[in-house]
Amino acid sequence: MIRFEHVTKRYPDGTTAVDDLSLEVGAGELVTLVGPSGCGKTTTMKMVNRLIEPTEGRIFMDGEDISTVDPVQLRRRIGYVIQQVGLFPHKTILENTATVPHLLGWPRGKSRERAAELLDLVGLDPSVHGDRYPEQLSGGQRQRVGVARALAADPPVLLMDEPFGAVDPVVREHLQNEFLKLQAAVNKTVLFVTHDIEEAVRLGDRIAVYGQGTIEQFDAPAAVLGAPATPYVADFVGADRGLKRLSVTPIEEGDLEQPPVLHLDDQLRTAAAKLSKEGARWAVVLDGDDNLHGWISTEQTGSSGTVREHARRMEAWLPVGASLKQAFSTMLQHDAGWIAVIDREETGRFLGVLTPARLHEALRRSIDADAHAIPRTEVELETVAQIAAS
Ligand SMILES: Nc1ncnc2c1ncn2[C@@H]1O[C@H](COP(=O)(O)OP(=O)(O)OP(=O)(O)O)[C@@H](O)[C@H]1O
Repeated sequence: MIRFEHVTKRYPDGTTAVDDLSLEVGAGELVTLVGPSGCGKTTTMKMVNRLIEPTEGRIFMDGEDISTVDPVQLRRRIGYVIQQVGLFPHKTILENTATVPHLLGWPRGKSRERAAELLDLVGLDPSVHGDRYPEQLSGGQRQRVGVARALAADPPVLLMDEPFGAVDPVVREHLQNEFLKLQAAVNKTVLFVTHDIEEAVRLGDRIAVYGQGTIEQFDAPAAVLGAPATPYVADFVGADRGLKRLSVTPIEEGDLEQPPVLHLDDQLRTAAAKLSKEGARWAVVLDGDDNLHGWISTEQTGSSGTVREHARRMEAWLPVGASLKQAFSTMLQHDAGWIAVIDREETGRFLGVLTPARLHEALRRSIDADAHAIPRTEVELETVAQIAAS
């Protein structure tokens, strides 16, 4: 979809920002460009929408040499999100989001309808936020408007330059998760610039790790973490690769343990018998549709009545496919010895529980899977204990 062929950018003062870069990004692929400040990430990105022209080499979009396309026409096919969102302060959120459709000459009603749809998609209720002005939103909300605005004309390509750089880490993680969900729905070809390896690893289908104007490694996150191509990359991804690996390894159904399961209408007598038979101290409680309700421990099964009266509501759970890192941090946050996992469709169907031991096994599975693809000597076996200690 986007192809760089031997692209070099030298600025008039002699700085070589990008040096003989060749890179191909597939349709629907999210590629993160990561590297230290000044390594040429932004220059690379701005050459795609022709805000900067290369000195040498060619860039193709959908097979077409972009130097032959009128820049204005080209930019209509490219959404652009930057850190300083650049919302118009005197326009409402809805008007800001409708900017591009408006410029494209869509009728006002259709533009506004599309803008409202997009705001909804990025998690902002248009009936609540649509008539507000940018200064009335939080930093995180403004970033979401930036994403909605970039998507408004449904461009096939999105360029994102440190879009979540200016918000605090918690909001940032939230925006990243939302963006991943959004990308699963809209499936754009995305170039995403960041200097944060963790962000690059979490979001990218592939990561391009920049050295000075060149790419040191271009590969899937697990491969970059598991087998850094050069000492520079190893240094850049850092000593806590295991921790980062947690964020790229999803919880799979096979990782889950099956604890005793009870239903709300079960008698406590039956519950106690089941727990004692299975030698368990607690059971997961499901409702009539087998959806997750909560849990009950042996201490509560001694009295009479039904499970319903004594079960505790579950405070935290995760869908299958969530990262091991989310599982680990949820366990720590709730001081929980295990975490319930439900199906992805959010119907709440209970699938099993992830325990620290199973989390550790899953981490090993991920390391072993990579070990088949890379020389064994390069594989560093890290344990949850080491990660917890780091
Ligand atoms: N207009 C310019 N004229 C001269 N040099 C420039 C110009 N723009 C950028 N540079 C230089 O080119 C190099 C690459 O800059 P670029 O902005 O692409 O880096 P970056 O990786 O995006 O950095 P950051 O993460 O700090 O934004 C830097 O050395 C920078 O100083």
